[in-house]
Amino acid sequence: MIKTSLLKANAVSKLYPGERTTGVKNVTLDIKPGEITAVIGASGSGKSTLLKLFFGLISPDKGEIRFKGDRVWGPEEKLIPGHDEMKMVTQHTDDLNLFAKVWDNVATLLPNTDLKAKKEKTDNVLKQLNMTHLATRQVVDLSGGEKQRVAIARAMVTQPTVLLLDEPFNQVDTSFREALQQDIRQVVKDTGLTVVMVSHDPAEVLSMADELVVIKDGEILEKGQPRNLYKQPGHLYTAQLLANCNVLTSKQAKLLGVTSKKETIAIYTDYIDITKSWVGKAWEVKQVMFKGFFEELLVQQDNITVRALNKEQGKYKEGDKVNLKAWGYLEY
Ligand SMILES: Nc1ncnc2c1ncn2[C@@H]1O[C@H](COP(=O)(O)OP(=O)(O)OP(=O)(O)O)[C@@H](O)[C@H]1O
Repeated sequence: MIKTSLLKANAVSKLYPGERTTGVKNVTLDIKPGEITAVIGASGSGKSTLLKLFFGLISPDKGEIRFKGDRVWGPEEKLIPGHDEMKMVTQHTDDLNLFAKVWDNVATLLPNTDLKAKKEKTDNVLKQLNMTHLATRQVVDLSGGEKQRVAIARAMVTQPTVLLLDEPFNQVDTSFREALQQDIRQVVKDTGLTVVMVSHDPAEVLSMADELVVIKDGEILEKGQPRNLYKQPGHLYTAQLLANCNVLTSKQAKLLGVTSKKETIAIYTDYIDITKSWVGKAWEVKQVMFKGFFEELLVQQDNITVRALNKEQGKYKEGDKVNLKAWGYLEY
């Protein structure tokens, strides 16, 4: 039996007119059900366009989007654009009723035919997203991050098959963001919900995604499991998106003990050992940046500046002479 995929882009292109051709080019992507697929790319790389294509908010110029084997209709073909079995949450939370309570904003998405089920489902989604304490608050009094959480609850209460998230956590502060990400991962695990999210935050996609898709100038550059893509990115663009890395010429990288025939070497800041003793020419610590549980050192030799992660806080100060050695690197 041929298995139909849940959500698929088949050679989809959507180009916007302009001096530079932008949009999405020839994208083929099969979204795995019950998983979180994260699309990461630089600003303007086409992430939101891809999500809108999946949802049917815009139509492809070429190719097609299929949901459970059926072609997803574009806005020209539907009275209300979008797909009934999918829900999309964007950075904007404009469709909330500011003067209604959080509970009512969520419950209103459900029909009045079964009031008991309506109450249960609303209470349940607020609980799943740890927002029960906000239930009786008026939306107008909520912070931007709390409003984003209400928007996610509204999307989830109708129990869509696919949840499309367009940078939905960017207004949520760090501690809540991590909690919300965990809650969504838990819902995916418990319910089999399929999530496609776009983001340019590496920490977010690395921790949340089962499958990571890297998009550059509207085209898919590579994809894979976050751990694999982080450790072995096939392209420098991916390494730079996913990690704080030093990009050096192979001649410069020699100063860190790297011998390579390739032109460009990327070294993650945590792939560098720093020692106080040196042989030959030393590196000089130019800046020590406190980052919480670690420090980032800006270290210089001649005109080359390298960033290196230091977990032994307070060990180095500006002006110190040190030796650097890369124990791992990527060649391009
Ligand atoms: N309606 C439109 N008309 C013309 N150009 C558009 C339109 N929508 C998007 N673009 C352009 O297409 C490119 C891709 O936009 P898109 O919003 O998909 O990128 P993105 O990766 O989501 O960016 P960001 O991370 O900044 O939100 C950009 O250069 C953008 O300016």
